[in-house]
Amino acid sequence: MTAPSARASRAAVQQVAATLLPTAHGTFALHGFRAGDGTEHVALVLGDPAGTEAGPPLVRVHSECLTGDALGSWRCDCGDQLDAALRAVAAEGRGVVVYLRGQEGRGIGLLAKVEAYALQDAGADTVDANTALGLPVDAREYDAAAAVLAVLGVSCVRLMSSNPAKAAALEAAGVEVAEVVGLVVPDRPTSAAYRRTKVERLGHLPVATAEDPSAPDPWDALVAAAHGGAPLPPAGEGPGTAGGDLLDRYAPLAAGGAPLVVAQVAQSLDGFTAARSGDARYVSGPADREHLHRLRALVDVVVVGVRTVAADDPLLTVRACPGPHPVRAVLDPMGRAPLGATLFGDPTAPVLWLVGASRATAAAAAVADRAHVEVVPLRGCTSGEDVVGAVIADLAARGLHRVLVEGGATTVSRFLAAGALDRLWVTTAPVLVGDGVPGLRFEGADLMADALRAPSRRFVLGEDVAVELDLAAVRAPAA
Ligand SMILES: Nc1nc2c(ncn2[C@@H]2O[C@H](COP(=O)(O)OP(=O)(O)OP(=O)(O)O)[C@@H](O)[C@H]2O)c(=O)[nH]1
Ligand SMILES: [Zn+2]
Repeated sequence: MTAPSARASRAAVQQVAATLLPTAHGTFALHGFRAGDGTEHVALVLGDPAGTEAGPPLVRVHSECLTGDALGSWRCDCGDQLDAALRAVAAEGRGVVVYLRGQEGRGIGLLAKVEAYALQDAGADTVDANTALGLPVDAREYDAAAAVLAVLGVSCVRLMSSNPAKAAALEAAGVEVAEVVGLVVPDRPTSAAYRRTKVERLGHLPVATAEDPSAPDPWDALVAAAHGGAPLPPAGEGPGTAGGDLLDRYAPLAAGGAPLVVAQVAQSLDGFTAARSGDARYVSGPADREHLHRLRALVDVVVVGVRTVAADDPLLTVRACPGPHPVRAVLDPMGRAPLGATLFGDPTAPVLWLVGASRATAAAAAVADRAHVEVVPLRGCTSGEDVVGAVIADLAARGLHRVLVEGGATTVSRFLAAGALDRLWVTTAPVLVGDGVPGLRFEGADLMADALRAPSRRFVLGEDVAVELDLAAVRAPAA
């Protein structure tokens, strides 16, 4: 035990300078202090923590941890606690984070902590590792923190900590702890054993954990995987959570890499995509619309038949979810597309007008003044199913390897019959049309035993049900 007088002179602090510190959590006032033993400390201050009207301010007394605070180590939860404390102060607009230097490794120093880590690698816990090095389990003193708070005019605090010994030491040094506030940190497996030891052997209160706020958003991760080949996060959240459901639904599309040809159709229970007049607004509901926009965001290019452009005048951009717009390709072998259609006048994303080679010159002249529209003469034969191979090859030649065939049902059926689809999404809406524009149609089989079956997945989208068929799984291998 050190004599109180020596302790007091070590801890006496002198304010050296003050400035502003813009951070990710806002702009704090930064106060620099030098303690009697020469150690330099800082305090980040927001608002007026000395004022008493708003009650005791939030205060964090944080022990320096170079590995956790500066290097982003997840062996301990120091960095996460510092982050959470700054966030909490910023949220209240008032409070103090006292950052105590010279407290590395609970006071044993940085390199001793590294040695202790090495012992922990071999199986010791954080307490036994310090002891095995002949060092104290916890050598920290908090008198300097109390002195810093006194200079800042703060005498009563709501302390953000899980360490009752820290609260007691501050009280002994003259700081009234009105309340101990637990911080919430991400539940990182790499620090779980350390956090448990703090509770079991150091008398800490358990620290509440939450989902990692810095973890990538599952949808952003899916888009990044689809377009850049970035790895997908583990499906740790699981189905039933918003992020887990998205990962479950779209990971096979996002992570499969290119080439990928997918199609999507929405039809009534009795198999129509529109009423007799051609009116198709709307067959399926808003959840299916969002699903369709997600499919668009995960591909390079959306393909529609010219009749869909004429009948539905679709924009084919991504609006119901965040994500990049695909290139929009209009399949029009005869070169008959209505140039007044919205997408021909909307430069949000490029439009490829896929026309038969003999129509290409006239088509190019017709859109010469539209910078976002490019005419693509289809190679080879463009009748019936033959056009499918030409479309895929022409898109691939432009680097567009991930393809969504979005409609109409005739175009989708053509890609299906040609064996070009890797995955087919069919949404069935609980509506009976009776007679109208038919949904999927292709030359079928005489016997049910010969009907096209494939591994399927089923998703409820509001009132509708989407079924995904994994056609690649049943496709005859290329000769
Ligand atoms: N010796 C040693 N020190 C560690 C270890 N992991 C983290 N530390 C140090 O522990 C100090 C932080 O102490 P913690 O016990 O995590 O938390 P606390 O400050 O006591 O309590 P809270 O206010 O709840 O954060 C920092 O100085 C770290 O450098 C370790 O395994 N061994
Ligand atoms: Zn740490």
